Amino acid sequence: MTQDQLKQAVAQAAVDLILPKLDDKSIVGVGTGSTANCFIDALAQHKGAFDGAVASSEATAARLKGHGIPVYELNTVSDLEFYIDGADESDEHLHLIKGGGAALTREKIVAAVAKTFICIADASKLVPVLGTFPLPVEVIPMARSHVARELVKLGGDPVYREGVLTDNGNIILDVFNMQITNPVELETRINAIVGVVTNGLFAARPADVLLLGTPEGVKTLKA
Ligand SMILES: O=C[C@H](O)[C@H](O)[C@H](O)COP(=O)(O)O
Repeated sequence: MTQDQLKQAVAQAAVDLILPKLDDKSIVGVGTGSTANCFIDALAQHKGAFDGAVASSEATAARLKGHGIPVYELNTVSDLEFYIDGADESDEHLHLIKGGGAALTREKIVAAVAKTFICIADASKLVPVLGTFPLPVEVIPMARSHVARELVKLGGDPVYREGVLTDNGNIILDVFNMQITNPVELETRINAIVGVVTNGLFAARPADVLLLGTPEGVKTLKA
């Protein structure tokens, strides 16, 4: 199976998992990226079964609207049962690295509101220790050099992601060469640097369920 087929399989598995629990008042939280796009396309086949969605990025909002799915502002939604999103890496505790597509902050906000975060990923994303994928950090533009120096003190090699602005108008520093043995502590320490909006570690609030696409079928891991 190709990586794309594995992504489609986990996206369909996520739809199958949540569909029986949706009704015409349900709002679904939707992530960003190629795997989340597969989920949007699969979810769109069941438009009548739920009310609408909250999007974690402008790109996701556009794709949802393209399918005719109503998109709500998060501030108008009080009850979000599910958030479905991909990841760049996951460990066995469902601690994640996210933000390869620069959507980490809005993703973390929507994930924080949702009762259940279902992560969908192909098998290549499951790793023993997080950190081979460079850790994205969203930074207020004027703090770029300061934050980079502080990240070096934490042992990383930050690289400015040229030409990328987040949906919030900020920049991304990708931190290379971090062996992330304590993701909860590192997430907190990086977020404490002045000028950091948030970093791509989802460890304080990990995923609740990981649907992992493997050539042998979709495996379900729970935190
Ligand atoms: O900012 C982007 C997100 O965190 C994505 O969920 C992550 O990069 C995974 O994307 P993909 O499903 O394309 O590998």
